[in-house]
Formats: sequence, structure tokens, C-alpha cells
Amino acid sequence: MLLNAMASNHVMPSGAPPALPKADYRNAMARLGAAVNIITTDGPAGRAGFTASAVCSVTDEPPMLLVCLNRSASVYPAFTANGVLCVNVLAAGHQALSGLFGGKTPMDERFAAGRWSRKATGSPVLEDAAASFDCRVVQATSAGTHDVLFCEALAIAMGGAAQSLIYFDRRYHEIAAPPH
Ligand SMILES: NC(=O)c1ccc[n+]([C@@H]2O[C@H](COP(=O)([O-])OP(=O)(O)OC[C@H]3O[C@@H](n4cnc5c(N)ncnc54)[C@H](O)[C@@H]3O)[C@@H](O)[C@H]2O)c1
Ligand SMILES: Cc1cc2c(cc1C)N(C[C@H](O)[C@H](O)[C@H](O)COP(=O)(O)O)c1[nH]c(=O)[nH]c(=O)c1N2
Repeated sequence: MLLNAMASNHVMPSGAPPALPKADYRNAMARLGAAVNIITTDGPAGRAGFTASAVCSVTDEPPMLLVCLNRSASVYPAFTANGVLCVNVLAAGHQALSGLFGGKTPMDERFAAGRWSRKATGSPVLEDAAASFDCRVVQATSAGTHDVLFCEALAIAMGGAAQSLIYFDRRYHEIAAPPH
């Protein structure tokens, strides 16, 4: 019904609209501040991890997050083959770690810069993360250059203080909750 109404009210001329320049899109997305996360995996295809801001909650029944992963990333084969991952939400002070997992650094060097434990799936859990969601990937869909991974949380670890690292305007910003 709604789709029909939208179709009958559309104002676009026929034919595809011109594509937006990628730079315009990225400049606008730089204004969309987001939490920074290190996504890790381990399993038959080996240990891997990358920095991601394209992460959000989907549903709490079952508890599920989504993670967008570029199919051209070096870590892509490991994540798709292992089928498990941990979303480690970064805290204040994790800027250097985020940079290491943000690309082009050998995997051993990335992991050497943090302290890790394991929970349900065997994916590396960052010890001083603000929070960690240990997940199995239950669904994946391709969209443009990325795969959207739907991840059911099987175990959770909570960090100490309520503070966070936000990526906004191509820079890191630390935020902390004011005292209650
Ligand atoms: N979703 C992503 O894949 C994503 C998100 C943030 C940053 N990055 C990568 O980190 C590096 C630095 O990014 P930056 O924010 O400093 O500057 P930038 O100009 O490359 O990106 C600005 C914003 O555009 C979006 N973006 C960038 N690359 C994207 C991609 N390939 N797919 C979807 N959205 C994308 C993100 O929201 C990003 O914060 C770049 O190589 C960028 O590709 C990727
Ligand atoms: C702040 C920030 C945020 C993101 C990224 C980078 C940075 C610095 N990157 C890029 C991603 O971390 C990088 O491509 C991987 O580390 C893979 O790089 P290699 O192919 O291993 O060099 C990234 N990639 C991705 O697929 N999804 C995402 O949400 C993000 N977000």
C-alpha cells in the first residue's frame, strides 16, 4: 500500500538519477560520528581483526548486531570462513590500536598491541574494551562493496568505566559519561 502510494507520488524524472560523487558522500558521512570497534575472529581460517565504525544494534530478541565488512579487505576470507567474530567497543586511549587494525599492518603486529582473552566462540576479546560482544554470524548479505554481517551475541564482557572513543570529522574524540 505504502509502496504503491510512494510510486504514484514520485517526482523523479524517468531514468536513473545521476550518481553522487563518492567524495561528497564521504564528506557528509564524516559528519556522522560513530563508535569505533575492533572486530576479531579466530578459527580454521586463522586469527584476524579490523577496525570498524559501521556497526549497530539490530534487535535484542535475539541479541543481534550488524557489522559491515569491505569484501576487498585482507581479513575478509578469514571472517567468512570462521563464521564467528567478536565486536570489541573501543574506549578512551585506544586510538593507536584503532590505527593498527585500520589496515596495512601485519596481523601479528596488530594483536601484539593489545591484551586478549577468549569467551564462547574463541574470537579474541580485548581485555580493556568498553564492552565486547562475542558472536556467531547468522546471516550475511552483500550490498555494494561490503557484506553486511548479522551477528548473534552468545557472550558479553563489560569494561570498567563508561567512556568511549568516537570517530567524527576524520578524528578521534574521547567521551565519558558525567557522574550520576
Ligand atoms: N564503512 C567503511 O568501510 C569505513 C568506515 C570508516 C572508514 N573507513 C576507511 O578508513 C579510512 C579513513 O577514513 P576517514 O573516515 O578518515 O576518511 P574518508 O574520507 O575515507 O571517509 C569518510 C567517511 O565515509 C565513510 N566511508 C569511507 N570509506 C567508506 C567505504 N569504503 N564504504 C562505506 N563508507 C565509507 C565512513 O563513514 C567514513 O567515516 C579510509 O580508507 C576509509 O575507507 C571505512
Ligand atoms: C576509523 C575507521 C573505521 C573503519 C575502518 C578504518 C578506520 C580507521 N575500516 C577500514 C578497515 O579497518 C581496513 O580496511 C581493515 O583493517 C582491512 O585492512 P587491510 O586490508 O587488512 O589492510 C572499515 N572497514 C570496513 O570494512 N568496515 C568499517 O566499518 C570500517 N570502519
